Amino acid sequence: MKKIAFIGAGSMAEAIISGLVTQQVIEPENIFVTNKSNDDRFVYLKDQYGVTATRSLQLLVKDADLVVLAVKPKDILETMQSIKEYIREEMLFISVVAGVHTTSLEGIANKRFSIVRAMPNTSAAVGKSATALAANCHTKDSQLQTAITLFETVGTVAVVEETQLDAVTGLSGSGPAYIYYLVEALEKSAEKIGLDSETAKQLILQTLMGAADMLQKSPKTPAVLRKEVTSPGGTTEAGLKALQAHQVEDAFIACVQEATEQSKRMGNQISKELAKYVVSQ
Ligand SMILES: NC(=O)C1=CN([C@@H]2O[C@H](COP(=O)(O)OP(=O)(O)OC[C@H]3O[C@@H](n4cnc5c(N)ncnc54)[C@H](O)[C@@H]3O)[C@@H](O)[C@H]2O)C=CC1
Ligand SMILES: O=C(O)[C@@H]1CCC=N1
Repeated sequence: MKKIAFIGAGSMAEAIISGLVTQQVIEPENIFVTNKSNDDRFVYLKDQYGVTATRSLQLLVKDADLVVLAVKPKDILETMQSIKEYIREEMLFISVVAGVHTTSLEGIANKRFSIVRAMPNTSAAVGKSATALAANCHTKDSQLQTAITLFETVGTVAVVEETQLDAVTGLSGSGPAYIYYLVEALEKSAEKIGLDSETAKQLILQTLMGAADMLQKSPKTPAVLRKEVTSPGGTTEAGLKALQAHQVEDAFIACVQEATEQSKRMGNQISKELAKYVVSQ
């Protein structure tokens, strides 16, 4: 990979850039980034990662082997219109934009081209993203393989059908936020039971990492691992009963379903707004 162009320089772009730089996949100066108007962000990204920041779209996309689109869904029309003339057939185009279908991207650009939609999560910043990829029908196997290789530098990769990306978004795209929410709740509970915050933070983090490691390394299911912690009549049983009384399992199921539905709603809304943009050739 000789040159990667990022359109959008927000938290998702930074998470991927951070992973690429840390893993030394590409020389940092060959990572080009652009954003809408925030100059401070340019200075920060240059200082922090050594990337090349520019507002010249021609300089950004010219000779790029790979373009990563990382703007918010609401900015998709303006962004695609501004770059469509630079999209070349041999280029690999990756969109991390939640809910925006590949047909919508082709429609705005008024051309057919290879697009891989990616749904990573912000843990890409520490090389631990759970990423799902879906390729459109114009994508060559070798291009999908390039996308897989790229995202494997920042975590694990699953290849899915484009129709499954809403579910992926609801589960693992948004997933880190659910875990942070859980940790915030545990921190609040630690305060209530009289633990000092530094001690509590350390205990919570290690408990989380230990459980994650057990889930990864043990052949046992989560249910079996849970039962092994739960002595009859003991403390865990009492705690879990409180979770059941508060229907926490149902709450998590509703959370992921609602996030998935929101991804579908956003996609349908954007598809409707962009319905007049269709490839005319
Ligand atoms: N934050 C997350 O956890 C995840 C986000 N995503 C997706 O990634 C995308 C970006 O999300 P964030 O990084 O969180 O957003 P953000 O708001 O942090 O960054 C968006 C960036 O796009 C730039 N931008 C907007 N219009 C532009 C234009 N016309 N030309 C060039 N740059 C333009 C903005 O200046 C900004 O740098 C979204 O579509 C989101 O759905 C996907 C997976 C996870
Ligand atoms: O909240 C969002 O819409 C984006 C998509 C997945 C994570 N963040």
